[in-house]
Amino acid sequence: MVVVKNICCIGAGYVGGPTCAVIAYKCHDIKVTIVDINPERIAAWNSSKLPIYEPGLDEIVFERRGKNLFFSTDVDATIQEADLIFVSVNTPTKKTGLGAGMAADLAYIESATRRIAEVATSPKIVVEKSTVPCRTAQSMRTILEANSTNEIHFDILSNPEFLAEGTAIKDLLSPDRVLIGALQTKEGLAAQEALVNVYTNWVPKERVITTNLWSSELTKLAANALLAQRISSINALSAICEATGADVDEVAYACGLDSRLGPKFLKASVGFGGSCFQKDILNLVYLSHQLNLPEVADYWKQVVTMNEYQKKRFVRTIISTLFNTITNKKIAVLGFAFKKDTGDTRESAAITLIKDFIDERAQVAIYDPKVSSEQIFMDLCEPGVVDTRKQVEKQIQICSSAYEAAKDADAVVIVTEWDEFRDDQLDYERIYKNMHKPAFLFDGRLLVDAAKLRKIGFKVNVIGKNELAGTA
Ligand SMILES: NC(=O)c1ccc[n+]([C@@H]2O[C@H](COP(=O)([O-])OP(=O)(O)OC[C@H]3O[C@@H](n4cnc5c(N)ncnc54)[C@H](O)[C@@H]3O)[C@@H](O)[C@H]2O)c1
Ligand SMILES: O=c1ccn([C@@H]2O[C@H](COP(=O)(O)OP(=O)(O)O[C@H]3O[C@H](CO)[C@@H](O)[C@H](O)[C@H]3O)[C@@H](O)[C@H]2O)c(=O)[nH]1
Repeated sequence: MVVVKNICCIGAGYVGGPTCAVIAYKCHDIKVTIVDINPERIAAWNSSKLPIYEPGLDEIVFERRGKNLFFSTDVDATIQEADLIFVSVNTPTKKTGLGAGMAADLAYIESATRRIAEVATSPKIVVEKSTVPCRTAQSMRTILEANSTNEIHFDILSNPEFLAEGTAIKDLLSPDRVLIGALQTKEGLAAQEALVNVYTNWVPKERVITTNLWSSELTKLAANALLAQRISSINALSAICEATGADVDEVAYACGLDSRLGPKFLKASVGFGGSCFQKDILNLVYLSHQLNLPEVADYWKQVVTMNEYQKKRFVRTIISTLFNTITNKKIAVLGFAFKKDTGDTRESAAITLIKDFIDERAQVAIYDPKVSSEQIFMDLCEPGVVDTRKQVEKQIQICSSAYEAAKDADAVVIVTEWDEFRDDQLDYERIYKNMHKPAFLFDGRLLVDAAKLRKIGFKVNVIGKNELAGTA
């Protein structure tokens, strides 16, 4: 039986960092080293201000760091020492070349795999942690076998990660399931068992699922596509609600009580964001095209199309409500992260919305409790032949509170569902008093009690609810 004693994780990002920190926290007899080619990121992991914000992460890292949890830029030495290696590098959508805008860019996976092949001096279990297209393990195997000079045996496992940002530690400590795919050979099954034994240090055995490699790879894309599909479905219904007087929260609640549907992931919104949903669906669309399944590709593509529509629809509502122009008007945007409890802004709906506000020549005041000014400028500017930074700076003000953002604003737009924007936490009377009148509030997260805010004087518009909802 193979017993894992030394783990290397290549990629110290949103997945590699928390995932392997939790392994170190739960398995004190395993040495876990997380490596990255980005020295600033590693320095931050070794400092008192970790590079990512995730509730509960600091406590876990600070407890195990320097004991059995290490962060390093010495990729080669860490690979050599390890008996199991997680490959947890980024797999963004390709920007250029074949499959641009759809396919996953596997360059980082390939370079990490080549590095393992070049420097390994003993057998390794190599684990795909990154989200990858179906059959990537085959390419990794080919690279490992062709480039290994020492005739070393490599086993490849697929162990996709299902954590959601903002709840990563909770998800990792108590996962719905852990999925481990392996080649159905004697060696493959032994490697699979070794990784099962790592997880069962804290995850109940019945929640550790073992499958073949290809099922495991596809399950990750499938799970994200199904989750995103639910959001696009409820968002499509939110448009019907606004047009009819139905209330999307009531519809979602009543549908969710059907035990076949369940209540989760039916919250209408300004559109899903995050680094995964869009990328992974496009990946599935590309895979379907490659497999000559155009109808399947079109089916999944519609989930992304609906998401884009939802964001544009929200912008159109804002402009038309503000008397068809927002030029020189001040719009206060509450929230910039793609969801609450994270500082991550990748594919955040806020970026699309604010870029549209800038194009309409509005003045935009932004407040987010966890996103830095520099990150906001990086997301909104497009460096290139014509650097847009100067223009963006003229139209954007980054604020240190919701009150500052809303001062003298014509409209407040809630984009991220941070708890501090709830109507029992934020003093909306104070906000109202300091705004231009009429004072508009657009709720892209169904976060506030519209009736309560209307009583204060706000003109409120909530996604999936029109003002006359429920009336004859
Ligand atoms: N973010 C999430 O919530 C989440 C959840 C589940 C799965 N995933 C998947 O996990 C993977 C990683 O996502 P992430 O959000 O952690 O990405 P990330 O960009 O935060 O982190 C990836 C890290 O890998 C490093 N890296 C790239 N190539 C390297 C190499 N050759 N050697 C060493 N380091 C290298 C980068 O410098 C970066 O720090 C992706 O495939 C993603 O789809 C992400
Ligand atoms: O009912 C809902 C639920 C979510 N969202 C939005 O959907 C996006 C994604 O949210 P969530 O799935 O909670 O966060 P992620 O961190 O993107 O996690 C998803 O993507 C990860 C990366 O693949 C997977 O590991 C997770 O299982 C999967 O939930 C965010 O913008 C949310 O605001 C809604 O609009 N309505």
